[in-house]
Amino acid sequence: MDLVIIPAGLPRKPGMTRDDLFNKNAGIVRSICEGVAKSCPNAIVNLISNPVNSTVPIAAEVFKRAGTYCPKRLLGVTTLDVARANTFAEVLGVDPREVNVPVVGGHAGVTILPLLSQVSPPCSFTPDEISYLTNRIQNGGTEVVEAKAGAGSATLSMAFAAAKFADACLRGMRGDAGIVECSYVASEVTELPFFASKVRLGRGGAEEILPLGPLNDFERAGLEKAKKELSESIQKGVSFMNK
Ligand SMILES: NC(=O)C1=CN([C@@H]2O[C@H](COP(=O)(O)OP(=O)(O)OC[C@H]3O[C@@H](n4cnc5c(N)ncnc54)[C@H](O)[C@@H]3O)[C@@H](O)[C@H]2O)C=CC1
Ligand SMILES: O=C([O-])CC(=O)C(=O)O
Repeated sequence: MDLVIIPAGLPRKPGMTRDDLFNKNAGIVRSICEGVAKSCPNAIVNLISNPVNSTVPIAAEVFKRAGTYCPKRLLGVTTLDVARANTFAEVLGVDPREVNVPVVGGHAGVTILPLLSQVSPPCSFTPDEISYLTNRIQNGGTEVVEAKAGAGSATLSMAFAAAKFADACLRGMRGDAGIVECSYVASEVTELPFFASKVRLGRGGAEEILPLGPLNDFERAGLEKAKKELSESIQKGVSFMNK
């Protein structure tokens, strides 16, 4: 079984949203996925190129047309959102390696929804901490793009996150048990066709999509906002392929 990692594409410059990369990166992802469908049709694909919320639906359409689509084998990489959430949750006074904040939804702005109520080890944040952390996690990528001032985006931390996620996929593929990571995948967790949530990785890719678990009022409101934007981004990807 092959694992293909796709990080190709333009990064943002200050002032751009991830969606502003669509016009360039949609075509790049389409042609790379056409190559994957021809050369290694059974590969598990980790898709990093932004805007992930739209490029994953594009990849799905390419694979459907090629007759090679298997939803379990297409995984959008959102690991960096979890890495940031775990790091910013340092207010817990715990090593980020010991913290786990599930981050669901998608990979852009309000679609990045950290479930701080489910943090492990368990902790109750104040409303101010929740608001600060949510904002910081949702805008972590933008923070880096602004700091790099035109020299690109979070290339290095993405390399860390991509390696971590690929390693988890490989461990699942060789049959290790209990490998769970957040990822943006074809999903029935909400009414949307794609959604990021905890996924159990196994020999065939995303073997099981885990439910969101209990959300508090703040997270439920965030989920509604996330779904609205995600729905538009998914539709944009599908429409690109139907042009
Ligand atoms: N999913 C995530 O969490 C993250 C996603 N990204 C995204 O990853 C992508 C790459 O970002 P960086 O590595 O920072 O950019 P970069 O500019 O350092 O690297 C991009 C690479 O893509 C290659 N490339 C461009 N067009 C290509 C094509 N048609 N075929 C094959 N390769 C091509 C370039 O040669 C370059 O090596 C961007 O779209 C960025 O927004 C970046 C960080 C986090
Ligand atoms: O923000 C960007 O453009 C790159 C990215 O996806 C991230 O760092 O999360």
